Amino acid sequence: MFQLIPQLRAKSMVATNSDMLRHAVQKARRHFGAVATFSALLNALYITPTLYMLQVYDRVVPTQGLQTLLYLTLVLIFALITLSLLDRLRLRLLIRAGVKLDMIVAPALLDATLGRPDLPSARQGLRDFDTLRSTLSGPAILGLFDAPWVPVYLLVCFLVHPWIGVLAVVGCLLLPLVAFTTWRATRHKLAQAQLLASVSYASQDELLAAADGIRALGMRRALVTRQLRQREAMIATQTQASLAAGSFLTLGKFIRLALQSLALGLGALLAVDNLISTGAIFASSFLIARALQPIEQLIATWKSLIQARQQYTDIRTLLATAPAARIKTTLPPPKGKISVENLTVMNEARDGAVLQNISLAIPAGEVVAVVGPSGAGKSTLIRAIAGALLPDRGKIRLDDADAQDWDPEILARHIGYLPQDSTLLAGSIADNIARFSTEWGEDRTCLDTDVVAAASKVGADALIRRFPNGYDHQLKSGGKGISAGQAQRIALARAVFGDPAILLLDEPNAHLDTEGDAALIAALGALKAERKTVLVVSHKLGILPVVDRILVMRDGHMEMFGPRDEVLAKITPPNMRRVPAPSVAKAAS
Ligand SMILES: Nc1ncnc2c1ncn2[C@@H]1O[C@H](COP(=O)(O)OP(=O)(O)OP(=O)(O)O)[C@@H](O)[C@H]1O
Repeated sequence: MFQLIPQLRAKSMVATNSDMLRHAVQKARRHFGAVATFSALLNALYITPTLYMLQVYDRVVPTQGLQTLLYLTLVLIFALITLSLLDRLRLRLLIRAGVKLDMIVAPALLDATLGRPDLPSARQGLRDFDTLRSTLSGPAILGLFDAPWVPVYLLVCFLVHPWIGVLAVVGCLLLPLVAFTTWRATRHKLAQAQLLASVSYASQDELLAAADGIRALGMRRALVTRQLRQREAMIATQTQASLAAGSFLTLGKFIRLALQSLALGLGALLAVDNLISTGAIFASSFLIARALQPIEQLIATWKSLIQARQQYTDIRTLLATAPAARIKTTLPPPKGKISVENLTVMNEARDGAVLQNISLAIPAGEVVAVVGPSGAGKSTLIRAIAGALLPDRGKIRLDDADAQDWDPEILARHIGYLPQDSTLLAGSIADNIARFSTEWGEDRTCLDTDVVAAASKVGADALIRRFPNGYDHQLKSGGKGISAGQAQRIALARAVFGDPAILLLDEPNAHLDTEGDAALIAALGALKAERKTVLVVSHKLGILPVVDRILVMRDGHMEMFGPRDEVLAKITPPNMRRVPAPSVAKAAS
């Protein structure tokens, strides 16, 4: 059976709270500290070519000292090699810091993302984190480490000559000013374009997923037209933003080129007046370029840095939504008694209840049919008991213990849940039935035995063997590549995998043929004989012979709950009692 429960427990204890990200950044602090030190050394070394140039023009050329040139060149080459090595080391350290961040944050973040898929930030969670990680561990952050050296270079410019210093300061002020004006002029348009783009891409994804149906329904041209209209608005906004940004971009380029040339011109002017040496003319241009370099880098990457700040906040908020891990005492496997106490689930708008004050008790080993018209709340009740959604009020108890007092991963192993839409995933049929337990390093041979046993129990073994490669048949993304009925039978095998005490089956026969229906009824009979507790939502009457009780739902309320024959007598009109009703749902409505 399940050997993996202790592992599940250990792994599920990963702390998932808002401090996780800060903690991870602190853990990577040693790396960032080393990067800062290397940046200091690098910036000191960047001045070597300037010093070399000064020496060449002011010492070597006038004296024709070839030996001095040789020594100077050797020193320069040594300095440049050291510089390259340090630069490489600095990048490697940043990459390592990124890996460290990932190792600490990714498990908690994935956990939080799957825990709260309803939050918009959850959809973006890992993507945001990856962008944040590459910003923190890539060239974008280097501008920040080099920035403190701008004043040092400005000081050196002033030392060469005050006017060279003034020119450098003018450059350092003008370039950020242009960048700021560009941001002011384009930010609204860019944000609007980004929003329109995400809407357009989301609707494109939706169309792609439903492409077959769209073609068959003759909606292709209409939807292409709708898609083009959305794109038109997005492109128009992007164009306006790009045109505005373009003019500032040209201005920025002009300023940079002008500064470099003016530095040479100013240097020459000063050299003519013998205020600086010939070498200092070229050195000034180099120094100004070097002083401006971190500023230019920050301008090029500041958007990613600001975005990274926002992503940092969003990720912390998302992590905070996941309850801090609490070590929960592992209770013995439940025997199957289910008690629902005043269960209330609100609708999305939170102005009404999908389930209202449901209270019922199901003794262990009973099979309960959940019936009622569409939208009555049957699936919602099953989902709440399965732990797929958290109730707004009320409790669900399993063998008297509050379901919340269980570690959800461990509890899930004692519950076999078959959702309405099967929910199979990309992977082999065996992987799906085994709930991907191999990912936990579970012994494959033991699992295979359990997988085949589960499929045999629900009568799906022969069906699975007929697939190419049998149990190893690979399903595509979303479990696609097999029929809805086949998917439902595999999902039923997954529900009984591991021999859970409780089975929650949401319309397990919705897509079944006669053979599948018979297999399901036989499986329910076997589960009943094994004293499993089974809740089965169904619109079909075929399951009634194995049912002990019937729960009738209507408009989120529990309309009736009792022994099968008593409830059937109440919900079946007198003139139909001897004739099989077309469906339980209709009889109930
Ligand atoms: N994903 C969802 N988002 C928003 N509302 C939902 C969602 N799923 C269900 N609902 C609402 O919750 C209520 C109960 O739905 P539920 O699926 O539980 O009904 P049901 O009795 O299982 O219906 P059916 O027999 O058609 O499956 C309905 O009013 C429905 O509109």
